[in-house]
Amino acid sequence: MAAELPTVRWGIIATGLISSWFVKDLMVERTDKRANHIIKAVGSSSQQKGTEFVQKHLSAASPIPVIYGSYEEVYNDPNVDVVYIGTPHAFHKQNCLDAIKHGKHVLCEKAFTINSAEAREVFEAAKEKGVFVMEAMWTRFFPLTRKLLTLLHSEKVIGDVRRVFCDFAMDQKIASLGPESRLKNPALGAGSLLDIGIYSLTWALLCLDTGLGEQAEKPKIAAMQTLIDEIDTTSSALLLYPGRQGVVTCSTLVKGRSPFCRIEGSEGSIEIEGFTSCPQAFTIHKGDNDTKKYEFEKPGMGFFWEADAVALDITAGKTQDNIMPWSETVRVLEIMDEIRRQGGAKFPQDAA
Ligand SMILES: NC(=O)C1=CN([C@@H]2O[C@H](COP(=O)(O)OP(=O)(O)OC[C@H]3O[C@@H](n4cnc5c(N)ncnc54)[C@H](OP(=O)(O)O)[C@@H]3O)[C@@H](O)[C@H]2O)C=CC1
Ligand SMILES: O=C1OC[C@@H](O)[C@H](O)[C@H]1O
Repeated sequence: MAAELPTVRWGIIATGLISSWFVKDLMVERTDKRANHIIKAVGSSSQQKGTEFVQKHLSAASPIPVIYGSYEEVYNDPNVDVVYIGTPHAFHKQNCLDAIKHGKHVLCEKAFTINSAEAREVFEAAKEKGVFVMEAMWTRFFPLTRKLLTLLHSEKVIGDVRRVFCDFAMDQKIASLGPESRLKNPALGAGSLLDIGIYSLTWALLCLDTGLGEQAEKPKIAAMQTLIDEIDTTSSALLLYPGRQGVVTCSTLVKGRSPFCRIEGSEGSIEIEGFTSCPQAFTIHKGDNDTKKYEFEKPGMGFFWEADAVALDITAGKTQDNIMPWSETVRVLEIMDEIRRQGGAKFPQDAA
């Protein structure tokens, strides 16, 4: 452990897929690390699941985390600084509120909440309690993403951005899933838009607009969704800004392709490759003989970059992060609320 780096102590809520990816990444050895991460506690709906999770994913952790058969015990643990929430979308609001009530800082998975009203409630509670809260939109923290945005907006490498096309498609075999699946059950927040469309939307917003949150321009939106058994399996939205447009798509019915995003400007274009949530490279095209590819290596999946940001913010006494501030989470959710209003996907949590 690097002594001069800030150290944060994590409590992990839930033992599903994303929690396993997140904890494994926190343990990855890497040269660019900016903080030390200690996983102090794991909370699960059952002690046995928690034990299996730690045996499978954290057997090399030092110290071995304490395992709790409830989330409440993690919120109560004085050795935990920050709670990571990896539950289905429908529980994020309550998990966040519970952690905040106990004075814990929070990193909560995307989509942060079901809708923008829920997010505002969480941020209000965080403001009152003075704790740090951030939506875990890990993609925004990739060095690739930061480099691309600098080239695009500060260096204007393709001139003025005119159009952005971004897609996230993966065949989630929805028809074969049971109602207990978070990808199938509307009561758990299922649907293409909140699960994967949020990434396509994020790329479009970042590439079409330099502002975040309240500083961002509000585009006009035209949207459609395909619903199967009440959940959206395909969502498409047009974002209209003065002089520029975004085309944002996602589907849980088909396998997508890389490059997943194309940005067109007055002096060239850029294609981004990899997975929409987890980009690997981008290429700038300025003419037939003028292309430049930027490739980015990483030792794990890339969750450590958002975790480092959380650690540095908490150490600095901040309650919000500059890359993913509260108003940006609310902006993205407001746009998704509008896409669902036009497209038809509803959740029990939405006002009538
Ligand atoms: N950033 C990324 O790349 C990814 C992000 N995600 C996000 O992570 C979150 C969780 O997704 P994922 O890990 O795939 O989900 P999983 O279904 O794999 O795991 C969810 C976990 O939440 C807990 N849970 C509590 N109540 C319920 C309930 N009623 N039904 C199901 N699970 C419950 C369970 O843990 P326990 O029993 O231990 O309490 C369960 O294992 C979502 O917000 C999703 O969007 C998901 C995948 C990738
Ligand atoms: O965030 C995500 O990205 C990758 C997908 O596998 C997953 O369903 C989604 O939650």
